[in-house]
Amino acid sequence: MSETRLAARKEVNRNCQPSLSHRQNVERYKQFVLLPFSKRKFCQECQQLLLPGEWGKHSGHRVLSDLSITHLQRPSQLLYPLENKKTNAQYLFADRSCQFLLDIIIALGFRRVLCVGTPRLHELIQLKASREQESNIKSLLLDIDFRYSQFYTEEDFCHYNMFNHYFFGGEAAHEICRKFLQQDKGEGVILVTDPPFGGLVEPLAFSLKKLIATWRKAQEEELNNKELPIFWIFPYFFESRILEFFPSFSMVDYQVDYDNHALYKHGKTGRKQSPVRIFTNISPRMIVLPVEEGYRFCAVCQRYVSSGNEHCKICNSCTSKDGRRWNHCFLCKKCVKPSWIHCNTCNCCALQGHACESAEVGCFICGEAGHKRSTCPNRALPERACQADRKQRLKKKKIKIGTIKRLYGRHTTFSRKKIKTKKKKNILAC
Ligand SMILES: C[S@@+](CC[C@H](N)C(=O)[O-])C[C@H]1O[C@@H](n2cnc3c(N)ncnc32)[C@H](O)[C@@H]1O
Ligand SMILES: [Zn+2]
Ligand SMILES: [Zn+2]
Ligand SMILES: [Zn+2]
Ligand SMILES: [Zn+2]
Ligand SMILES: [Zn+2]
Repeated sequence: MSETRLAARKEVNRNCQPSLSHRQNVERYKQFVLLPFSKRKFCQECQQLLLPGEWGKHSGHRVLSDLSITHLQRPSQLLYPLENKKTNAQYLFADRSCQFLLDIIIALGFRRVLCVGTPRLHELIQLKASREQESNIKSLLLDIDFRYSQFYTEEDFCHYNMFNHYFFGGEAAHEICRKFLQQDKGEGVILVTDPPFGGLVEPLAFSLKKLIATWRKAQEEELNNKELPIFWIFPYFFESRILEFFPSFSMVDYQVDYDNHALYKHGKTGRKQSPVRIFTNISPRMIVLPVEEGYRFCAVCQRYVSSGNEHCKICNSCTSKDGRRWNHCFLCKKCVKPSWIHCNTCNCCALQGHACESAEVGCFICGEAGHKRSTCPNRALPERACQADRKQRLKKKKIKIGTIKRLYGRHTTFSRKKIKTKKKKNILAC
């Protein structure tokens, strides 16, 4: 890269830095909690706690007043979820799912939880610790959303990028995480992560492996074959990909629900559709799922499964991934989704009405048979149109997110890659 480009990039990065450091935010918080209720204000537009001297600058903004201690202890309810659209990465656990996670963590005897991209779980643990004297559970949040630095000290929150294992707070922040993982020779700690679903599995696995390596350093030699217990919350269709990187993991049938997601939400139609599951290296029989929600224990599989997940005698396993009852196909020699039928042309089971593999499919661009999109003679035209359209969309988006970026840094927003339409159709529609 040329000197000029490097300098320009540095300048852009400088302009995108958060206006206040974590330390400054912590100092502000200390002043803020000393204020009487009537003077505790939060600017919803700037997503910032306001000290009295700053009220003037935010006049005309939507400001929340009389902030109680409960507001401050539940920042995930105070802050709005970033980019709450299709590209939104910030989906917050519904209370029941969050409480379920915490209950299971406590039941399994963990005392420390490293929350990687799980602010709501972190918040619930902190709340429990502050309310119950006998509670001995601690948590540390690693998240890219710097707004949380207004509510948590450096001991409780590290500004972190889970796609490249980067601590924005440098060596000091890294050290806090190291200490947290290595305390008590690494005993009693669990890592819980709920990354943006559009994120690639490989970089996430890379970061998890770095965190595992940090934890492992605290282990005495004879414990070296032990694994850091992990809950990785992710859609079920990533199972094979996750298992590629973590062969000791298995998928738990529990359906994780979210507050701010139309489909992954508890409700008449939403509940059943959540494709989000827990992947873990903890023995599945230890993870007791709520019977009152229909989960039951399969003695053969030695794990809790959803009510619709019937044990297939031929596969000798509870085969359903999505909670519905799957059917065994004798030709494919495996269980398949109820909406699939065996297709003699494709020689496998597929969605009813699918386009058979061997059928003549025209080019996606011009529709003519005999060639594909990649070799289409008309390719250049629509691609340019696409690029222009993309630039337009990016421009619009930049204007919209500009304010938040200026306040909290360029990494505050993140995109959530669209789940491939094909996959989406299979999972959500069939
Ligand atoms: C799907 S949400 C999970 C939130 C979780 N369900 C909760 O309620 O606590 C993804 C979380 O990861 C965070 N995140 C997104 N991109 C990240 C990145 N590159 N590094 C670290 N955290 C990230 C978001 O800020 C958000 O808190
Ligand atoms: Zn404001
Ligand atoms: Zn079974
Ligand atoms: Zn079967
Ligand atoms: Zn079949
Ligand atoms: Zn077919």
